[in-house]
Amino acid sequence: FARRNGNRSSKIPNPKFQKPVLPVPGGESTTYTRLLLPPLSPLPKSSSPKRRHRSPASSAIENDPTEPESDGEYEFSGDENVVKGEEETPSVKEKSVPAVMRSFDRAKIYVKAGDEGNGVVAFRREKYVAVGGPSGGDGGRGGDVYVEVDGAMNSLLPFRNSVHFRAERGGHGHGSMQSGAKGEDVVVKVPPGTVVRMSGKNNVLLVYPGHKGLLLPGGRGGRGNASFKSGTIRWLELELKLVVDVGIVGAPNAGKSTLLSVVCAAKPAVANYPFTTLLPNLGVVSFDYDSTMVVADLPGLLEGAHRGFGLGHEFLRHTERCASLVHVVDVSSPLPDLEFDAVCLELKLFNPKLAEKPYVVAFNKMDLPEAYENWKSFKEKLQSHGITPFCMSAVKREGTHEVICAAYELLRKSNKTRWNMKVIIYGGDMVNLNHVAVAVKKLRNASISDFEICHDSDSNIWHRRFQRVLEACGVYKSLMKLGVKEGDTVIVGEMKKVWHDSSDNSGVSRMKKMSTDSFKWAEWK
Ligand SMILES: Nc1nc2c(ncn2[C@@H]2O[C@H](COP(=O)(O)OP(=O)(O)OP(=O)(O)O)[C@@H](O)[C@H]2O)c(=O)[nH]1
Ligand SMILES: [Mg+2]
Repeated sequence: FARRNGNRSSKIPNPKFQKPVLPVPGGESTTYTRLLLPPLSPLPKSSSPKRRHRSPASSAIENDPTEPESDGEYEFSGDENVVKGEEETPSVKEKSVPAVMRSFDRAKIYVKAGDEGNGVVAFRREKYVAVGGPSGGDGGRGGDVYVEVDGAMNSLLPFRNSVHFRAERGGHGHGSMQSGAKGEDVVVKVPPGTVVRMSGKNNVLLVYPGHKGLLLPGGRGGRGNASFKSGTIRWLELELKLVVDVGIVGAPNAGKSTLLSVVCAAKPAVANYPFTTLLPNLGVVSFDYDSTMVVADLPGLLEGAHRGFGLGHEFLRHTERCASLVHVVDVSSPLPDLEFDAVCLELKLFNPKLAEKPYVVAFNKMDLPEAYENWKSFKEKLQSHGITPFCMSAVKREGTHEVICAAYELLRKSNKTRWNMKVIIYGGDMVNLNHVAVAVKKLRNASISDFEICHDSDSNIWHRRFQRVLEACGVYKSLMKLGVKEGDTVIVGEMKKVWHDSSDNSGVSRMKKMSTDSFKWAEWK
């Protein structure tokens, strides 16, 4: 209110909007924005005398709603803004991950569809035409905003520097019935596996290179400025969930990056100190032309990682979509079995589903002299729990092939189950119920009993409408007969695009099938 009236200096006591001030003996006061600092962490940014320019990307990331709000930690007593509980030891370690690492897989972007061009009011005036009538052209359409998967990208880091994406506005109309030109579209390129979130809308997961969708349509020309203005600006949250088949996890310095560098062409940094790897490294392991898998080397995990210690927790969620894990254990650590248990526990505490994933245990650095003794006891212990560990020397490239083949075998098994379990018949508005019936029959013939049929929207209205359409066409009953239960989700349409045949499940063919797909937000799920 004060700002709007230009009275910036008015001091209305409103504790909600005041930063807490610590009383300092010297009379001067210092403003702190964060209370829960770890003992030896650097000074908070706001207390630094230097004002640094912050890029919109970094500010967007700092406004991340998922982050704990620091201001909420203060308590006020009376008129003095005294912080209580100052000497209490923090129970949760504050995240101190640099912004560059946070922007690896998270970003917030501003998109604006092009405004419409204005229609023009003009009248035809020519020699011998006394009353030519109106001849004002319409304004041109504003440019649209699209999002498209770019197979060459592998992180959201480019959005650190460029956050604003604005489509061009449409040209204004002209006299003599000339319409304005259409504004140029803007295409936001994202890496495969990006989830796009828009408030009040379904999230969209973009997986396949070439997958393109319309985010915001441009303004329609000639209808006046106010008509379409409200829908043209959005802040979108992007989150990258790496499309990874196998994740390499383990304690810091265990040799994870060395293993990745040996099994594929990736060249991650390898050094003899913990936390050499700060961001996940990806590599593609190819066995033959059509058998490939994407392997990710993740930063090392420490005890307490699920509470924010170390770096690995930042990227653990990327393993949520892995089919299997390779757990690398360092032979030279004093207690390898305890280290192994600690990492397993961290995975479990982060997400119990992670601990249930199939994994391969690789005992690394077998070329070291102390390896044999440790290996014997380690192997016996794991075998007593029903796990058969592998031993290898990543540096000498011994035993690595067996490890990666075992991981591939797990991937193959899980893929088989995955595709048998979930078959999606996908389509747009083009409802062709014969396709559904044929697809369901195909599934039955292929002995795929447990399948999911998805429709384009998860709204109840759409679901009911869809059901009515099915009923009207007599397909509903036949679907029921075929075992499709109430509540199954159904996508109708060009099913041939996403017919996941379990026998042809290579990444390449999946990619080819999906590459021509596109979506509109409202139709996508
Ligand atoms: N002797 C021996 N040294 C190895 C072997 N594998 C890796 N190392 C060494 O172990 C050190 C750590 O290797 P990295 O591959 O960087 O380990 P990391 O698990 O990726 O470590 P962080 O990224 O820091 O978590 C390097 O000095 C490697 O040369 C091995 O099989 N034998
Ligand atoms: Mg590493």
